[in-house]
Amino acid sequence: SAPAKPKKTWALSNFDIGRQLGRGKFGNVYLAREKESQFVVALKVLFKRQIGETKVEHQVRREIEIQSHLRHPHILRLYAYFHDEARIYLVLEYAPQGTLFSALQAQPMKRFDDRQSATYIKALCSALLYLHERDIIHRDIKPENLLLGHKGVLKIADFGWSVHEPNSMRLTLCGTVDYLPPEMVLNKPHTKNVDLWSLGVLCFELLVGHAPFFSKTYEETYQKILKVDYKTPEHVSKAAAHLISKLLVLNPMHRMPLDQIMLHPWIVAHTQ
Ligand SMILES: Clc1ccc(CN2CCN(c3c(Br)cnc4[nH]c(-c5ccc(CN6CCOCC6)cc5)nc34)CC2)cc1
Repeated sequence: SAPAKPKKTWALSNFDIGRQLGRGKFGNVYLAREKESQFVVALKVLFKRQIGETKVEHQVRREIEIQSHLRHPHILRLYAYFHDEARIYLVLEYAPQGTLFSALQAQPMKRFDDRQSATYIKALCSALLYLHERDIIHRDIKPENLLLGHKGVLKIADFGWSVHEPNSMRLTLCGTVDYLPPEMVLNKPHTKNVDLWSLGVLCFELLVGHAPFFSKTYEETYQKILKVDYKTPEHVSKAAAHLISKLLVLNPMHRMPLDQIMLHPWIVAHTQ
């Protein structure tokens, strides 16, 4: 087999730093360009002091360990990482079309049609199949954490903790609670079937423009989640409503598995 590529050590001096792409609790993300290759990346800069004081440090390590080994068209690449005395730097793939959250807001009716929604759901399904095969679960698949690459190709970009993006209305402590499945609301151990629930929530939100259990207060949202209390508007196609009803299921074992979602009539009818 080919000799392993020697690990190049990177430093901040290898990059020209561009505009800020977003701000977070533990750091910021900048557009950056590697000087020699002119390759454009997203440089995530995390402050050690902020991380050191919280339990987030092991989360960052896990994030780096997992994401650096993943290779999939719908998962944002982590190319490299390095640190100096005050900061940790993650060299990430740059997604030129921003977040799915802002793309949804930019829609005239604040929602996508069947074709666009099914295309995103299918891409997410293939990424989740890849992750589940590797026993990786609970990717935070809400619109704020989904990015759009060249030609609008969806990329899971799991940051592992909440960020207060300028344009995301959901400024809650740990990111929106809209996507939490019942088993996590009740603090039960969660399996990879949490991703199936979140996929159902996302499918609803793409087609309707807001999350199925959206309410004024957390309490109300929790209650609705635990009762699977949601209504699908009339304008949503029967096929899409059927798929959503097979994912927003209380018992995690009874949610439609990913390989069946890929073959669902709504996905087949609206994607190439
Ligand atoms: Cl520590 C931390 C700090 C901030 C965040 C929130 N974002 C996570 C995603 N970040 C991006 C990453 Br990683 C990779 N590629 C990106 N590409 C962009 C991006 C690209 C383009 C835009 C501009 N919009 C594009 C769509 O049309 C309107 C203008 C906005 C954002 N953001 C990221 C930006 C920051 C997460 C963690």
